[in-house]
Amino acid sequence: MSQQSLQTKLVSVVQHVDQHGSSVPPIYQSTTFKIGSLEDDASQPYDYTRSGNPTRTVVQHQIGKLYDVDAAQVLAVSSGMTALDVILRALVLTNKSRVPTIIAGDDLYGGTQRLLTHLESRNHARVLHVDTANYETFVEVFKQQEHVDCVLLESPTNPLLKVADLPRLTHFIKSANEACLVAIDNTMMSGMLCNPLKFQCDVVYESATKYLNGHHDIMAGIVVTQTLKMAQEIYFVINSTGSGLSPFDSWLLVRGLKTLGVRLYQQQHNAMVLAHWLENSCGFVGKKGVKGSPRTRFVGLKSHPQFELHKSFNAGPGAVLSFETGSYEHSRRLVSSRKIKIWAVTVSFGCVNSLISMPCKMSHAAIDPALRQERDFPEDLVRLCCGIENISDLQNDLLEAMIDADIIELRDEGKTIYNKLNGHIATNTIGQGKLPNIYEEFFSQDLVERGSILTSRAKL
Ligand SMILES: Cc1ncc(COP(=O)(O)O)c(C=O)c1O
Ligand SMILES: N[C@@H](CCSC[C@H](N)C(=O)O)C(=O)O
Repeated sequence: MSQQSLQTKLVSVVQHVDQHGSSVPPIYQSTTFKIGSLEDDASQPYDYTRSGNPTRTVVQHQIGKLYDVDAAQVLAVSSGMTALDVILRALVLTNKSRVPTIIAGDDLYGGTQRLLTHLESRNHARVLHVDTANYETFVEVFKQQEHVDCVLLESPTNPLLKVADLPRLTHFIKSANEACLVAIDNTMMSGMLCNPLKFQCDVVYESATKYLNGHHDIMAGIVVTQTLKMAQEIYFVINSTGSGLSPFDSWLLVRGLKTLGVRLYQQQHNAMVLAHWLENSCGFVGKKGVKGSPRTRFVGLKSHPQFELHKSFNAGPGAVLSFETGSYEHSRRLVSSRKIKIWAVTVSFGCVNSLISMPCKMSHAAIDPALRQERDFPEDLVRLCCGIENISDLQNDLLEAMIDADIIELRDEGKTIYNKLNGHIATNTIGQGKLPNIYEEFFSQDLVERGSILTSRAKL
């Protein structure tokens, strides 16, 4: 029999046993579980929800399918940051003889940067930040260290969309030092689009608050380990501190996972069309001679400097893109525009609703402005996190807001767009229902020829 696809596997939840045969696993909203007899105590799977809960077990099973591992290697915790915290506490901050050295990227999510800075300020860790999108630089820095205890990778990065060559980096790290822990934050891709456990990474985590749940009604994190031993060490910290995911949030996450495939499909479709439209029709493409990446940043665009690299180990581009308007004030006006009706001005991504934000004021405000400047983090960066709405509605909403923010002007009865900031003139393609070539090339081949891009992982 042919192997089931991930989409199918996540829709069905067959693992629970219920006395009434309920189709949906019930929520075990119970702190305690009765023991049959004192003699049986040790063999009972549950006694207290901090230690374990049947609904949490169900979600761990579903995530096990997503990452193709045994459920015992999956841990569901209360947030994405908790996931990183328990990984570090269990596997990195344990060495009594020396302060561990951690190498991390230089375009990290603001909260990750904040936690690492905090650990460093208390002398719990020595943290080095490197541009992980530059393999040679990374190797050089790594080799210069007497010891490296952990490498924390993220790809593509949030919000600059820089791509780290995860298979090559993990291969190098493990060949250089088998004992160095390689941890990957896979939130921007989700297990549906990338499975880093297939290329020598020790532990993967995700903020399940994002794509996995997809509805912005819970905070959750998942940790998936390469070995059972690592999972047991992390479980010790979770049980000791009480950071496991609550029964209700576990239940919601199981429900959210059922639609991960279809949500991601529509979200990526929207992101692909929007990125193309922004780059070609609104003129936010990088000017020649301007330092850095193109102004419309999206790993699904061929103009992205690491388009091919990303495609080589991921099954899709995700749904987060960013662009610079050219001035902080115009970006501020855009995000504050009263004309925005569909795009919600909020942090986060991966939700069914489309979101617009200014990272320097919102998600990445925790990073010192001086450090942002040092890292070429554009203060006028606008981040778009595409939801599942109709693409023409999303385009029209953004267009109205860009006109209101004095960024673009519609001419010839709306037929052309004039970019007031750089003089670019383009045909207004909104609502024509024609997908850009890039979409056809990137998606259709995979969708039509391979069955589904979302169910097949990149061949590693
Ligand atoms: C890439 C990335 N990793 C981790 C986190 C932390 O997740 P959470 O908010 O669920 O703690 C976030 C966002 O919050 C994120 O964007
Ligand atoms: N105030 C929060 C900001 C959360 S940002 C959430 C998400 N990762 C994103 O990138 O939008 C904080 O201080 O952490």
